[in-house]
Amino acid sequence: MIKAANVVKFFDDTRALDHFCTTIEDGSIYGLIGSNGSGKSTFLRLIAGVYRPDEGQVEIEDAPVFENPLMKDKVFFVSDEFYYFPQSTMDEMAAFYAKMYSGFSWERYRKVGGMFPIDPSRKINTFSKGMQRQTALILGLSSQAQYLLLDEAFDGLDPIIRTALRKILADDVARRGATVIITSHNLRELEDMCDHVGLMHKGAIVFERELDELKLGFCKVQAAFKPLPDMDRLRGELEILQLETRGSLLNMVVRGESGRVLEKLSAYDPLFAESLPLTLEEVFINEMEAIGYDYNNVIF
Ligand SMILES: Nc1ncnc2c1ncn2[C@@H]1O[C@H](COP(=O)(O)OP(=O)(O)OP(=O)(O)O)[C@@H](O)[C@H]1O
Repeated sequence: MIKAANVVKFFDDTRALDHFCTTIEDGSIYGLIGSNGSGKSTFLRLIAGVYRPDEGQVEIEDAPVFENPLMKDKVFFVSDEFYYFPQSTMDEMAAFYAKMYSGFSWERYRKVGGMFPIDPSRKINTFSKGMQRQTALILGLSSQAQYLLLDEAFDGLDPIIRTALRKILADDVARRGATVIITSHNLRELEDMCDHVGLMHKGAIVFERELDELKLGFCKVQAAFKPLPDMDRLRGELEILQLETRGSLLNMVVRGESGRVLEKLSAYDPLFAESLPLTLEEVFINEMEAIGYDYNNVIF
């Protein structure tokens, strides 16, 4: 388990983390989203033991991470800045990590490496930035570290590679209880990857949920009526968060599970009523409004 309790981190006058708290259970794929400068990378660096918190604690398995050599084997940080030995090739970096990580898998290295158009015997400093990012991801996934920290490592990846990598991560979680944190600016990048999502704003988590629970909390419903129902009565029965009326057609986002909402609507004799899939973004917009945040101000 990764636990951050009241973490404050300053860079000169900039408060990058402001009483940041979270608990990330083992075996989760946790998506951390937030706008530029919200503190995502700083948090990952604190978990990786790169920085010492100014206040508060960051712990893994109840032990502090900073200057704790036991964490070296457990945590792999795929940073958004790349650190490779000068003149090294990906094969040489893999040999280095194979010595550092007891679970390093050459089989995994060949499998993941083979998904990307990267020559493992070419010098990494001749790679494009995107290729260097892919190299870090290949090495991270091959380390089979218990805690894998991925700083924007999935952003902009080809959808086919994404799907394959998603399976690998899900397999690591199921097989050996690995824990993964993935940061992104974009909720859509994380929607299909994670089971938990936290939203950062100004150095703190403002919103954190398990995705299944989040999606079950709302539903989107489309229904047609002739005549339209008494909206005051309908609002009395359903917690309608968004409503759009076009002629006899109602589009609504309602709090609650879709079966129960459709059952209530059937009492109003609709011409038809159906539930529609809700994107994670729609869920976020509504959940955040409920706690007094404007999603667009926080994310953009
Ligand atoms: N090494 C540093 N020196 C000075 N300021 C820093 C340093 N690292 C981060 N900061 C500042 O701390 C704040 C949080 O930065 P951080 O990189 O953690 O945000 P982020 O959410 O990862 O942003 P991005 O999505 O743009 O990568 C920003 O105001 C940033 O300028």
